[in-house]
Amino acid sequence: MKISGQSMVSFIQPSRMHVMLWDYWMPIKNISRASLKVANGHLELQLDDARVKDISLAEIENLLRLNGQSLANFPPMPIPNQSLLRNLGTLLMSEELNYDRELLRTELESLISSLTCEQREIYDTVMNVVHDDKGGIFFVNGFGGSGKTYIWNTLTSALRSKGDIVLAVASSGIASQLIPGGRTAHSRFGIPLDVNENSTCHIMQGSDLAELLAHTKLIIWDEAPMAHRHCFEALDRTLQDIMQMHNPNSSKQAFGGKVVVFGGDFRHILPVIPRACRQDIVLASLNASYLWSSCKVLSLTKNMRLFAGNSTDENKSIAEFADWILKIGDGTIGNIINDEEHEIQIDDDILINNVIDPIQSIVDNTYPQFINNHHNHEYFRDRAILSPKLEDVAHVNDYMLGLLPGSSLPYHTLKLKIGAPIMLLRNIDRSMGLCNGTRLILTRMCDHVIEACIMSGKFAGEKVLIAQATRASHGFEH
Ligand SMILES: Nc1ncnc2c1ncn2[C@@H]1O[C@H](COP(=O)(O)OP(=O)(O)OP(=O)(O)O)[C@@H](O)[C@H]1O
Repeated sequence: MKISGQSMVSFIQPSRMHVMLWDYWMPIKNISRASLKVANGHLELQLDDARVKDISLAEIENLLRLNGQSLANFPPMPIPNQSLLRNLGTLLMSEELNYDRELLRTELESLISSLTCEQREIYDTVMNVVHDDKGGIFFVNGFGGSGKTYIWNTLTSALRSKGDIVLAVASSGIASQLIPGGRTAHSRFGIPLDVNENSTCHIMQGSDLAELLAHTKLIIWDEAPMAHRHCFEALDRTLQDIMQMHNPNSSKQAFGGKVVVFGGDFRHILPVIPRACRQDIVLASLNASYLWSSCKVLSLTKNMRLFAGNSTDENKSIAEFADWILKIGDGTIGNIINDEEHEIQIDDDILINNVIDPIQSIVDNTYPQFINNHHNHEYFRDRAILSPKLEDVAHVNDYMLGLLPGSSLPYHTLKLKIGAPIMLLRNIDRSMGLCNGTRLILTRMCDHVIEACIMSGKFAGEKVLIAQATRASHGFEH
């Protein structure tokens, strides 16, 4: 591994570099301010290669340890100098306490005053249980747009503004981006990837993460129905263990006596199990777990997107569509063919008729005037074609890449062109908004790195570099 001063500077954004140096390295390691120079609008750090290597390794180790990993798990990576490492316990706690409490209090006032009656009831129920400190499990049941995230924001603001710790997680990376301070459940709790009915999380009794969990007042887990019940059960066993030192009844209480609020909608995607039948999927769901009987279900029934400043006509059409979708989800419309199939009539206004080439028709309808609009990021941000099968995704991608200007491409695994919208399928760096589901527009392709612009969310408009494992000698257009 070779890290030079040049590469360090060019890979870290100047603003982040600045924060990292002034807030962290300089006070600890006495890096003299004279070694940081501003030249041509860039920050230049003058350190010899050995020093840069030490600092970089330690920083990588700190990031890995925050995610329950270590360079020691990746031989032959060098092990950093221990004296350069930050105390993980302090890191974990400070990460969860590092909120502007004054700002949160102001936000809380406005959030609380705008809650609907049913949101307020849920908020009060959870807060009372947190104050009683006797533990409890809840499931906030609400379809998309019913205001679950709004409640998460209110709960996190209320507790964090008092200096309490709330761990907010979601089953998917993209959903975790919507909750303040959110992480994926797997990374936060060290849930094994090949989880089974006896699994526990990768958290050692007495470790810094165990200490963080012991001090946690509330755990929020969004999109819970997507995760396998073994994930919740692994966390339950782990918390019962960890909490023994703090709560003598922990082994008799779900999640060791912690307050845990799950949220989601069982009409959405349930756990994905390769080659599973319907029964396997149902049995893998949260409501098939032994934990479900202790779970109090709190329901949200109003579509809050109808109150988001749309015109009366827009609201009417959103309400009709939402109602129709809900009925499909509940299986209450259409003709029942058998246990697994319903025949549903689709209205003409959302059907594409007179189709000769289905791919061309769906692309033309979803992306009208593509040639005139493909430079517009909002045009891509507001549209997507969904398909349940990878084969169809490949056909749509092929067709749409052909519409983008640029030379034609030879057949290979990953086809990309500058200007193409892409979606990440891995959680790369959640703190930069780069997770499974993030959509970007490709802006530049180099041999080992692509540059792309994030399309939506907190980091919309930011350009990022994504490294690739192998050289794209015949795949990328330059
Ligand atoms: N009490 C409220 N007052 C004002 N706006 C609200 C309120 N509750 C929710 N909203 C707004 O309604 C919209 C939908 O709410 P939210 O995102 O919380 O729903 P959700 O159930 O989390 O949806 P999804 O499951 O699709 O993520 C958002 O724009 C949100 O800001």
